[in-house]
Amino acid sequence: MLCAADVGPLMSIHLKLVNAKKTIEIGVYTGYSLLLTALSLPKDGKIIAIDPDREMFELGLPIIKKVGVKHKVDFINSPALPFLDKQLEDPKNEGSFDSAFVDADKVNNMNYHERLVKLVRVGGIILYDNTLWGGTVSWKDDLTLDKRMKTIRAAVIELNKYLASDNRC
Ligand SMILES: C[S@@+](CC[C@H](N)C(=O)[O-])C[C@H]1O[C@@H](n2cnc3c(N)ncnc32)[C@H](O)[C@@H]1O
Repeated sequence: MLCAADVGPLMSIHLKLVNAKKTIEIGVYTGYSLLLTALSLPKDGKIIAIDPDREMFELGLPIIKKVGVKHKVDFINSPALPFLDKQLEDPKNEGSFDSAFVDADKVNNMNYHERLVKLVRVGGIILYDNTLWGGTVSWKDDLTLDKRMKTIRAAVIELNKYLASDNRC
C-alpha cells in the first residue's frame, strides 16, 4: 500500500525544512514515497531505501528512472533491522542521516525508532506513516477490529505514547 497522496507534499516540506541530503526509508513497496523523497532532495542527495520485497521496488523503478532520480537511490533488499544494526556497528554512521521515513511493519516501529535516533543527526527528522492507523488510535477499544488490525493499532499507540515522552525528540 502506498502512503496517502497528501503525505507526499508534507514529506517534501519536512525534508526541505531540515535541508535533507542523506535520508533513509524503511518500507519502499513500489516507490511512491521514495520518488517523492528523491524529487525533494538536491541533485547529489542520497536515499538508502530498504525493503525485503525487490519485486515491488522493480515495478515502480521505471518511473524513478524516467524522472531522472535513480542515481539518488540505493536500494537495500533486506529486512530493515539487520541493516540498521550493521550501520550502527560503525560509529561513523551515527548522526550521518538528515532524515528517515518509516512505513513498514508497524510492530517494529519501536525497534526502528531506537536505531534511527542514533543514525539521524540532531536537528534532523524522523517521519512515521500511519500514526493514526485509520483513526483507530482514538477509539475507546479495539473490539471490532480483526487480529492484525488490533496488533498494529496497539503497536502504533505504543509508539505514539513513547514519542510523546521521548525527550530526545
Ligand atoms: C506500506 S508499504 C510502503 C509504502 C511506501 N512507503 C510508499 O508510500 O510508497 C510497506 C512496505 O514495507 C515492507 N516491509 C515489511 N516488512 C519490512 C521490514 N522488516 N523491513 C523493511 N521493509 C519491510 C513491505 O515489503 C512493503 O513493501
